[in-house]
Amino acid sequence: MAFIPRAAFPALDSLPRSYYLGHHAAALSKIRSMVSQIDLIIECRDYRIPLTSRNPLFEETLKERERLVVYTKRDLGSDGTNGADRKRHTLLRHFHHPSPVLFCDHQSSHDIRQVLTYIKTIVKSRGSLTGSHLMVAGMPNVGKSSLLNALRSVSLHKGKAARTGAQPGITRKIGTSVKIIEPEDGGGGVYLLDTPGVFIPYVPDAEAMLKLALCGSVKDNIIPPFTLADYLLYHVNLKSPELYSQYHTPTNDVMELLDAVARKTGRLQKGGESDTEGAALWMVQRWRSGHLGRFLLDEVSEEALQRYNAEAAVQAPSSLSQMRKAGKEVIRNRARASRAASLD
Ligand SMILES: Nc1nc2c(ncn2[C@@H]2O[C@H](COP(=O)(O)OP(=O)(O)OP(=O)(O)O)[C@@H](O)[C@H]2O)c(=O)[nH]1
Repeated sequence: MAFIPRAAFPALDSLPRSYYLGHHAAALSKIRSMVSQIDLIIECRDYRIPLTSRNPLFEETLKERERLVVYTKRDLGSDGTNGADRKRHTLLRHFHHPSPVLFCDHQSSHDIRQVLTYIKTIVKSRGSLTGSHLMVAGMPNVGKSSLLNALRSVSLHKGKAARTGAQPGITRKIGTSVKIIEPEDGGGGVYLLDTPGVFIPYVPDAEAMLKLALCGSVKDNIIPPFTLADYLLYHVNLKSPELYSQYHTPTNDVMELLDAVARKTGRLQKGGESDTEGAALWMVQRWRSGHLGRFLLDEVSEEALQRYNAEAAVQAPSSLSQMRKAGKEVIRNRARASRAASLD
């Protein structure tokens, strides 16, 4: 019988919906206090989740400033079908209008040069003699520090200035600006400020939380690995079960697949039992590094973007204040829990 993938993922209402940490709140308030001195904001968004990675807090904080949207990790969302990519890019450019949009793989000097060219055009039109100050902002682990390093490397041939890593929260504090373009034609240089990733205070739906976790915006201990692997399997099956054909025949049963993956990759516990949790984390890592299909988790079509805009217009004002309240409550509860633990 022909294999039929699941058409929808079950609603998991018990999943955590927050990952708003103290350093996120601190970073946001620092960003707010500095934003008026910034000439251009580079907002990074994960290419695999263009809609889900929108943080309403940034919309509110950055709305007065000129913004360039850079979709990072382009290489992980594109299967190389040029026509499909072009169509998607046109839709996303339209979606963000009037903010310009670029799509970027941090290892592609072509992509990085495009960002540099855009920055130079903006800077030139302003003609500042003292230099231009830019800030990079976005969700955790989206690739902000990698972008800063790549801009500096392509433009100035200099080594890493910011620490990067596969888990969220590597950048914890706002440091000092880093030069990315030398002064030219009597103008000042261009300096870029890295900022820590800021998560959404409260994620309204459980599937959005799964997407954010799969893309690495929250630490891997927040969502159970089996749930994350199951959600990944749901997407991979919609794309093509061929992607895991070396481990198993097409299946909707994640435990069956994880057992096979564990055995075939030698992930065994004492007594020969398969380490299915280890296999789940490994599968997720494989997808994150582009080895289990390169595709988006959000649907990007004209209809999907219209639906998204309509929903955002209805929800915006109340949901933002609810989010802020929920975020503060999360931080308060965490502080209470850690005080209680210290008394035990
Ligand atoms: N494949 C691919 N990986 C990328 C790209 N950009 C960043 N990464 C990887 O994504 C991970 C996170 O990158 P960072 O630059 O540390 O992310 P960040 O946004 O600064 O993270 P925070 O410290 O949480 O704010 C690292 O493992 C990078 O190597 C990209 O364009 N393509």
